[in-house]
Order: sequence, then structure tokens, then C-alpha cells
Amino acid sequence: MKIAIAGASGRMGRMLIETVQQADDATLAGALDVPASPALGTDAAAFLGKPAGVAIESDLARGLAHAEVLIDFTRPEGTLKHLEYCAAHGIKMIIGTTGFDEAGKAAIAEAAKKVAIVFAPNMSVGVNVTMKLLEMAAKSFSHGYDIEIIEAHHRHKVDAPSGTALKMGEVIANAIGRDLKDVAVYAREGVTGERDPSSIGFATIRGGDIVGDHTVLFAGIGERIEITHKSASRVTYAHGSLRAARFLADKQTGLYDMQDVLGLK
Ligand SMILES: NC(=O)C1=CN([C@@H]2O[C@H](COP(=O)(O)OP(=O)(O)OC[C@H]3O[C@@H](n4cnc5c(N)ncnc54)[C@H](OP(=O)(O)O)[C@@H]3O)[C@@H](O)[C@H]2O)C=CC1
Ligand SMILES: O=C(O)C1=N[C@H](C(=O)O)C[C@H](O)C1
Repeated sequence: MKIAIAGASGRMGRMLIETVQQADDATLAGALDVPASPALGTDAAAFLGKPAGVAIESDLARGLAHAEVLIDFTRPEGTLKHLEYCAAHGIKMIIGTTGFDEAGKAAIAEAAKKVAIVFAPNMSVGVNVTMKLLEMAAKSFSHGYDIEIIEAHHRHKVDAPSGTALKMGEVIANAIGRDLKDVAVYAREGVTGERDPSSIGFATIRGGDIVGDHTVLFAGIGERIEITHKSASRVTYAHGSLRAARFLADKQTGLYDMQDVLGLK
């Protein structure tokens, strides 16, 4: 697999470059970053002490000239630019970026008619298995239990709630016949009144170097159930992304998520 990485100097970009360099079946074929990045022109793997012979580019034509798949962990505005280019040039995409609005998600679905895409807010196996546990738990706790989703991430994260927390909310809402748009409560302050039993609450913590923790709380009378996933390293997201790239090897078009990649549907 000839893989290009967008956001090459970012936290995930670097982890992905390291993981691609270690993989037997993948080659680093390109590295992208923003025009203002001080890393432009430097070797994408220089930080590993083992150059890859691939310079970090901001020009998409140059950065993607040799790529079959682009793995993108950037920002929605960056991903959408890359998406347009990749759809026009037959380059498959793995999109890990979070924080898209409805129009952004629709653009990804549209592009997937031209080129195969895996789009998931969390590429780790553990989180995706946790999603299945939540689906099962939600069906049993749909009445008499208050559902709250608590997530914690590092101080640099710019979107909230996390894409994973939102996905957990969607999975739970779908499992119990609610629409997340109607029942989500993203903030509470002042005199809020009593809790609406149908609501799904979200709480966000930002601090230090927390890689990513997610807990779903089902709070009943006399008991509480907590389902928690904690990431200790970004390597799980990188390995999941490479698994997604392998999954796309025989796909030309279509929109997939990590549940497809892991055979969890
Ligand atoms: N799906 C998953 O499993 C995971 C998803 N994520 C998501 O991935 C994204 C990136 O996270 P992280 O690596 O921590 O973030 P970083 O800020 O460390 O890295 C983002 C990278 O993208 C670049 N960038 C910023 N804006 C643009 C743009 N408009 N166009 C192109 N490139 C841009 C940044 O460049 P510069 O620094 O120069 O601005 C940087 O290199 C987030 O949305 C995060 O939520 C993270 C982990 C796992
Ligand atoms: O920004 C991060 O770091 C992460 N973002 C993703 C999200 O928003 O869910 C996945 C993971 O939790 C790490």
C-alpha cells in the first residue's frame, strides 16, 4: 500500500508515519501539512532518526503524486480540501478527523460515490467493540436508567464533545429508538430543572496529556453501570488506520466505518 499522511507534523500524523514505516505491507508515499508549517520541505520521518526520503509538502498534486490512500487526521476544513482532490484523482481515504458539521459529513458521503472511504471518529479496536457493548447495554437500560456520556482528552483538543462521544450517543440513541438530535444535552448551568428521563447528557473534560477516555454511565435507582474505555497511546488509532487501508484494498467506492473494517456489523 502506498500511503500518504495528511497532518504529518501533528500528534496523529507522526504516530501514523512511525506505524507505516514499521509495517511490512505499507510504504510512505507522501506527507502533507499546512502551507505555514515550519516542517515543509523536511523529511517526513526525520523525527524518527531514519529519513523516509519523503518531503513534507503543502501542494496536494506533489504530496499525493504517488499515493493510493491518504490517511487524514487534520481539521474538517483541511480534510474537505483533501477530499475534493482525492475524489477527483481516485485516491482512497481514511478519515479520522472529527468535528464535522452536517454539510461536511454529506460531502464525505458524496465523495464516497467516486472513491472508497473509511470515516470513523475512533480507529481503535477497543472503542469499536465498546460501541457494540453499549448497543446491547442501552437496550436493557432504556427505561429507569439515566444515560450520561463523559469524555476526557488532552488540553490541545479543539472540538467537543469528542467525535467518539457523539458516536456513542448516536449508537445508544439508535438502539433505544431515540433521535440524538432531540435528546442530547451538551451543557448544564444554573437552574436547569430536573433531568428529562429521555435525555442523553454529555460532559467534557480537557486537561494535560490525556490521550482519550470515554465512559457511558447508566444511572438507575440503587445501581449504576459504567462502561469505560481508556486509551493510553495513539498507536491503537494508527494500527486501526492501517487496518482500514488494508480493508479498502479491494474496494473502489463506498463509505465504510470501523465497524465494517472490524466485521462488527
Ligand atoms: N479517528 C481517530 O481514531 C482519532 C481522531 N483524532 C482526530 O484527528 C484530528 C487530529 O488530531 P491530532 O493529531 O491530535 O491534532 P494535531 O493538531 O496534533 O494535528 C493536526 C495536523 O493537521 C494540520 N492541520 C491543521 N489545520 C489544517 C488544515 N486546515 N489543512 C491541513 N492540515 C491542517 C496541523 O498542522 P499545524 O499543526 O501546522 O496547524 C497538524 O499537522 C482531530 O480531529 C482529532 O479529533 C485523533 C486521534 C484519533
Ligand atoms: O483529539 C483526540 O485526541 C482524539 N479524538 C478523537 C475523538 O474526537 O473522538 C478520538 C480519540 O478520542 C482521540
